[in-house]
Amino acid sequence: MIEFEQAGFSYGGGQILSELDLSIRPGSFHFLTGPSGAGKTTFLRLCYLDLKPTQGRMAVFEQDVARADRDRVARLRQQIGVVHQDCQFLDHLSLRENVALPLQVAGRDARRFDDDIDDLLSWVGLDARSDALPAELSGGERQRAALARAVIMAPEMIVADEPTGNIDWEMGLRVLDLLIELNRMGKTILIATHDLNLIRSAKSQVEAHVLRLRSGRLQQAEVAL
Ligand SMILES: Nc1ncnc2c1ncn2[C@@H]1O[C@H](COP(=O)(O)OP(=O)(O)OP(=O)(O)O)[C@@H](O)[C@H]1O
Repeated sequence: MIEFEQAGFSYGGGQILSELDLSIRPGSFHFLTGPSGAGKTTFLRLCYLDLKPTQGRMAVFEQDVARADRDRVARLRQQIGVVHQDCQFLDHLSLRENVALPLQVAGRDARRFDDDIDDLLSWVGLDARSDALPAELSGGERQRAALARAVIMAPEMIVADEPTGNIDWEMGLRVLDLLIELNRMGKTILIATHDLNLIRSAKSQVEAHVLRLRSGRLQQAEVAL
């Protein structure tokens, strides 16, 4: 699904990521940990094709990203749902409209997906909040809405940046349960987190791999249960 071969990244100053060699297989579940500033968000941005490696090779869905033009990158990106660290909602749109936004961006008529949106909102437990504005939502509601928006295009892979960072433990487990459910449906999951308890909880339910970023390099980490 995603292959890195000796890939690296620099924003133009110092090297942020180096010598990445990794294969993220379809249907796998990965966590990414590492100290603040280690490059986790940068690594996720590579995975969801917001950035391209500045060294080495990276392939997504067997397409070499260096050779992919803008249209191809846009099509590949539709296969990857993203839950951003700060959710990134449009404040003037309702929850429902925010969830439907990727459909509009892809040029689809969101009204034809009304039933899908209803199903999705009820799956994340937000059917009663669909007309609320983002500012009226709690942290946990925002995270679940962001997850609904990430899966509205039925992506193959979901990338989540600290999806439980600003919510309490119980709500974090609820978000994790949704991600595990998606994985059981065959979706590939990649989650950046500082929360080792979250990783332990996931590892008791699914086969989760843990990657650790240290000084811009990836290590496979063991997390004691
Ligand atoms: N757009 C950018 N331009 C230049 N440097 C950047 C940019 N974004 C991030 N960086 C730098 O890249 C390094 C890695 O940042 P990144 O956000 O990927 O780390 P992180 O591990 O996600 O951190 P955190 O856990 O605090 O979110 C940091 O030194 C940061 O200052």
